[in-house]
Amino acid sequence: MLTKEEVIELLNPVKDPFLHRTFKELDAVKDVTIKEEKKHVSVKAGIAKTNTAEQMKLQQEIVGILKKNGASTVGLRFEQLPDEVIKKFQSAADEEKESTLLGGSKDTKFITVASGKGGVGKSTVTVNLAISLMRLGKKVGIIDADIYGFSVPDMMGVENRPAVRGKKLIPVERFGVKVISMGFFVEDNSPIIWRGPMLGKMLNSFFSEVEWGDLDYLLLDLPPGTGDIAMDVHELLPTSKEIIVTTPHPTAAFVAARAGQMALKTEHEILGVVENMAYFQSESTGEKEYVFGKGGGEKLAEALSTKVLGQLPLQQPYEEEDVFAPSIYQEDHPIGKEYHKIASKVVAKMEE
Ligand SMILES: Nc1ncnc2c1ncn2[C@@H]1O[C@H](COP(=O)(O)OP(=O)(O)OP(=O)(O)O)[C@@H](O)[C@H]1O
Repeated sequence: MLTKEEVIELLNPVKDPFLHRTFKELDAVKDVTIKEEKKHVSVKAGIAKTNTAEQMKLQQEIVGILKKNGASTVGLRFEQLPDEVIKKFQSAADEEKESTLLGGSKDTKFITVASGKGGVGKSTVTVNLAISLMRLGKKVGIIDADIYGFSVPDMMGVENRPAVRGKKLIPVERFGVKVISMGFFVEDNSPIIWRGPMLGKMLNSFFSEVEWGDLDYLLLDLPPGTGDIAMDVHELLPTSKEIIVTTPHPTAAFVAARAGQMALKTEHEILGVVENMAYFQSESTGEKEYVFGKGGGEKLAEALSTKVLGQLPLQQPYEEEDVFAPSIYQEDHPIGKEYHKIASKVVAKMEE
């Protein structure tokens, strides 16, 4: 008849269906009792999630192993593994999943830029944050996942298209930032009609079929609102952190709160709020006018238990003769300097 040690040994290679780690690694076998005369083995095991279909399968697997090795009857009880064990292995599993998605690049950190409604400057913030991170010496990529309102290539003045190498797409590089946009795959700016499942597939290919190389940060410009894409992003990138963009208008902040709540619900940590179009400052008098209202960013940050990362006034970048990048603020532009501060805060938070 089996001994306690043999039972543990036999169950060591069994894997937890959610953490994909062995019972040995998880120290999952909590108790074994053996009744020699009845050839009965009873086992208590810890798993990540109890009462699931996966648990049923696992049960069959364990009973099978023990019966094959001499047990006549098997009693099996499952309990949940301690939270800290689940957390530790869950985040390792999440990171592994993401790195596979990017073809093995382990150190890339994801930042999703979201907003409640359109037109608040989400794409402008994504592009300028990417540029400022690059100015801080980081290797940065952008996925323009705003499938209906893709505007990143135009904002950065990107004119070429991604090249193809083997089965992979090479992202377009502009000012040292790598870019992939839905806009690259659309003829003549014609509208696209998407069905739900296609969105997820498209997003998936933006990661797995693009040769991103070694990136420190990959920024995602999400479509406004709380639709399918936002959900897909969570599925694909469980460790991504989020920035929420709003204007100071109370309604905008209220709608943005929904996007923020969604981030929290899908367990994405919120890095902070960017309040865009915060005010207009007169060049002649220096007076600030709060044309879109006041306090929206602060209110939103409070509602989401986070901080305002920065307030950006209304102003266009300087016009330049030799470089065309209509939405990129220069390093010495007041808004460029503001973005620099925001990027520094983001780096500090991401590398905490
Ligand atoms: N601080 C600012 N000052 C002046 N213009 C701005 C500012 N921020 C954004 N804009 C302009 O506002 C318009 C909308 O910005 P943007 O496209 O970034 O918004 P969005 O939230 O990404 O919109 P959508 O999701 O609908 O594409 C753009 O024309 C952009 O150039």
